[in-house]
Amino acid sequence: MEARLIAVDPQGGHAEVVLPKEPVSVGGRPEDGVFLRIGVAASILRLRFDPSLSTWVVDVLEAPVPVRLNDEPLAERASAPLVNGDQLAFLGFQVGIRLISAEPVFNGRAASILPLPKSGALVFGRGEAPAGEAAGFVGLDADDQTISSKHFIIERQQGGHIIRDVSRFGTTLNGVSFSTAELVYGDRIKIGHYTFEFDGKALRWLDHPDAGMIEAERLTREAGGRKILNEVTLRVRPGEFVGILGGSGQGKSTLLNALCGIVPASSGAVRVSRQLLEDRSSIRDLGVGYVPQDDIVHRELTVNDALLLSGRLRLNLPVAQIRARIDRIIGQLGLEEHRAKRVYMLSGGQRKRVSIGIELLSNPSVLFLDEPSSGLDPATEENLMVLLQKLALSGITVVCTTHVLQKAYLFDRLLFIQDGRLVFSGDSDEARTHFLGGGQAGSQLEAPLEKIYSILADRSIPAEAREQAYLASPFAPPPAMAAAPPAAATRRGRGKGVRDDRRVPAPRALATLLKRQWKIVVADPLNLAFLLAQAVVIAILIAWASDDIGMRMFLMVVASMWFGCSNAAQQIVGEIMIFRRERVCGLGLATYYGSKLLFLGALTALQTLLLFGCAHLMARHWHPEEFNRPEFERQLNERYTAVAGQEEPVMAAADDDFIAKGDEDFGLVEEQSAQSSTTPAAPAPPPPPSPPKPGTVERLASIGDWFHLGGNLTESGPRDLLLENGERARDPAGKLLSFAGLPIDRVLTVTLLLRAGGLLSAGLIGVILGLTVSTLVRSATQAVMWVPLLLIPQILFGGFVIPYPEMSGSARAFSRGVPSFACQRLIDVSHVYGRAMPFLSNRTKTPVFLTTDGSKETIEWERAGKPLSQDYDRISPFNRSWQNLLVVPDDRGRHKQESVRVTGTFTTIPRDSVKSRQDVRYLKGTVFRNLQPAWAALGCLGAWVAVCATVTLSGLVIKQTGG
Ligand SMILES: Nc1ncnc2c1ncn2[C@@H]1O[C@H](COP(=O)(O)OP(=O)(O)OP(=O)(O)O)[C@@H](O)[C@H]1O
Repeated sequence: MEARLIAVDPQGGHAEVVLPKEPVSVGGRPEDGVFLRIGVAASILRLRFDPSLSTWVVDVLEAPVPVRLNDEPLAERASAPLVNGDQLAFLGFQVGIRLISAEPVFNGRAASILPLPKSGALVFGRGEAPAGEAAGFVGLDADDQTISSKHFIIERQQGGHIIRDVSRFGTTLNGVSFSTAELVYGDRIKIGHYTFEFDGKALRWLDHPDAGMIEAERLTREAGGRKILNEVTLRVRPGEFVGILGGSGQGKSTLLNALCGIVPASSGAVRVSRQLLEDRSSIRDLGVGYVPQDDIVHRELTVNDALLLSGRLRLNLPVAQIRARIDRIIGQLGLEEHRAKRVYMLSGGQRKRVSIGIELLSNPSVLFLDEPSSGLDPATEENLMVLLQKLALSGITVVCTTHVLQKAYLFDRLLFIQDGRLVFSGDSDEARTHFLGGGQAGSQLEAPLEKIYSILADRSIPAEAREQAYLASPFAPPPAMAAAPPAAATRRGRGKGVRDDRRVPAPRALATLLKRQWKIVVADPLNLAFLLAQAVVIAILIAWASDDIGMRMFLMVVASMWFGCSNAAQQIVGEIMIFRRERVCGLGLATYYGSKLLFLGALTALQTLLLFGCAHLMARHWHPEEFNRPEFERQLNERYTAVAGQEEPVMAAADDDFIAKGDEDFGLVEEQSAQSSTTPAAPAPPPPPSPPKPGTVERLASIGDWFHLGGNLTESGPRDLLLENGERARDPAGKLLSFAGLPIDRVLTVTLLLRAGGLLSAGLIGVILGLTVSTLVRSATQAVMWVPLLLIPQILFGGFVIPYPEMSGSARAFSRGVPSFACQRLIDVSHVYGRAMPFLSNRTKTPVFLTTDGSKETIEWERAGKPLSQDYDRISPFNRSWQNLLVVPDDRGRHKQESVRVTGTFTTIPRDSVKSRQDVRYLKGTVFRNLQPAWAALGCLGAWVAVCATVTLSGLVIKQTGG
């Protein structure tokens, strides 16, 4: 073992010497072994090694000056054994003692992380291993007589690790002697001058004594154009219970947040356990726990689940070990009888204990709490304060802000803050003496501390003057304190720090977050039932209100988007404090966002499927005329047997149907140029269609009938192309033109995929938009207000209520970027993919399906013996889909309004005509098979996903620091 003395003078200069085992005097005489320029020619102390105690002992000599050991006065001629980290102070000098034990030796090598055996036993003892036992032996400092040659044994048993004390002098586990115990994550074993911590897999040697020490140097924070924290320098010893006090708005929370690194100071430095708190990642690495004023726990979870799920997010340990740690914490916090209760059923004090328990999971060396007692009754507040005091006694440094001074006697140290300045640091008696006057000895000890608030409230004395008064008082820290060097503390750059191997892998964090979401949702079955019931109710209303499948699908797109958006809008803003805390504990941004997307996406998809299924079911009930399975089956059979053309036709191959003049969309031809255009060489005719397998027609009929795909499956077969005058179209060489047909399986797959894609992507994009809103807003109420603002444009610009060609030019350009427009395009393509085009002209802005004489078709039918009729515009469910996909005025020339006399009437109606180029006609019989609009829609949705994800992740980065 080696001892080092680190002396720091009042100007901050320091020197380090290795202490010999022989007695050595420390003082201001040149013949002193350690000579300090203290300005007094006297020896102050003597340091000597005591082999029976295996440590150095300090003897105070007949010194003319007071000496303090760890801030406590040491009487003249008193002696005290020293432990690692002790601090002696006199005349403004600080003398630190570092006892450096030899590094443990394992398998012949020095090692400070000692992996525990997967089987068998590991023995810890002094010196070298007994002969033949080297493999399972950890050798500790041979000079340390307090360690037995075999001190304790750790064995693997039933998935855990059992520790047995076999020493002469005893071992302590978390400060308590024991004979046999099961090791739980975070347990601390003290043996001689060594302290080991169990991290679930190995014992780590805590090789420095300052775990839990907090040092702040000139912390300053500027906000709102002023200093809300002004050059605060302070030091908190390990295991102290510290209260930050001061009036409202004086800067208590600002100081606390700066000390724990949650909202770092603008300038200055904070060291925890002698290591610099550099950035947010070091908060976790240095073992800093933080309990904000708001609860950092989901109220719907049970206490046990809240702790278990947080444990799985923070600790990369087997579940059994996490459970053991939770049992320990629940006992420590007195929550045994509440562990099965949901958090919302608990009182304020119990809830605060749960929040503290969550922080204790990761075994912090320092715990910061912002106003832990706010809103609690006096009795609960006292219980909580006593609990925090106990935590401090167990070795955790506890720092909290508080207003109340009644319980100030519980604190080891009070820090008074005024106008962002530290105006006092010391215990409650010292505070009384400093503020209430030391002249009235004895009486001030009884004076209520609350009086200090009235003194501080006297604004005639500025905070700066109070700060100066404190620095000039005997309670002021030695000037050199802040400059105390880290020296041996970071000798091996290890301690509480460097916990990267404990980072929870992303897949496990994701699974835990999903499980937590699920538990929160099922915690309130009524809420879940409501979410599903709203899908059913809206489906019924949609099916009831509209006999138009096109309209029903569009309403479903909007409803689905609304489900997603409303499910997500309050998600992040509602748990931002929990996110912030978990982020500091190592939760990845992408993992968090991914869990929200996956869970809410799945929930919204379930609602959408329910909506779709119910709406279809109810449509069969209310609109039976839309479904005619026998007729559909007959047409399917016909499709399988039909072969177009009597003469030898030019058959467009299924993959490359008739394309003219490079217009690849849909086999468009210009009426006047069709005769003259040059057609590419005709491809070879495909083989005649093979008969369907038994049962295929029935199966297709069921699916097609259910999903409203009759027209798509039947019309996609081979067919002749016709001109408007009813004649069959021919190519320039005079050959008859036909369409070869699309494979029925492809039509079925494409239409089903597009329909599902349109609806599900509407839900997903709703979730994505909702999450973005949730990240950007400041409250859940604001989030709710954003939802209609996002959804109403989806209705207006979706291209259905107002079809695309009917929009103004700028609205049309805008709509192309609207997500519902993209989803509706997928649905549009699914409606018409594989369908044979009727005569269709782009001459009118609203296209009409023309009969051969150019007028709109009128369709007549009978129901219950009653003749009914409708014009084609009214009953064609896909009229808007055709319009949206085929009639794009900008692409086909400029349209100009003109009045046209309608034959047989005296009225004139305004119509659009194409002036800049000739009319475009689609040959009847051309089958729509163009997937380009669907790809464009997917591209648009992809862009939305990318933009929203970027905005959300950036928002989360800002929110994680409280922005
Ligand atoms: N981000 C900020 N921008 C501007 N001013 C701020 C900001 N944060 C805090 N302040 C101001 O700094 C001062 C100290 O705030 P702080 O919250 O630390 O006080 P406090 O002592 O904790 O008060 P309370 O006990 O009421 O919570 C207040 O005047 C507050 O208005």
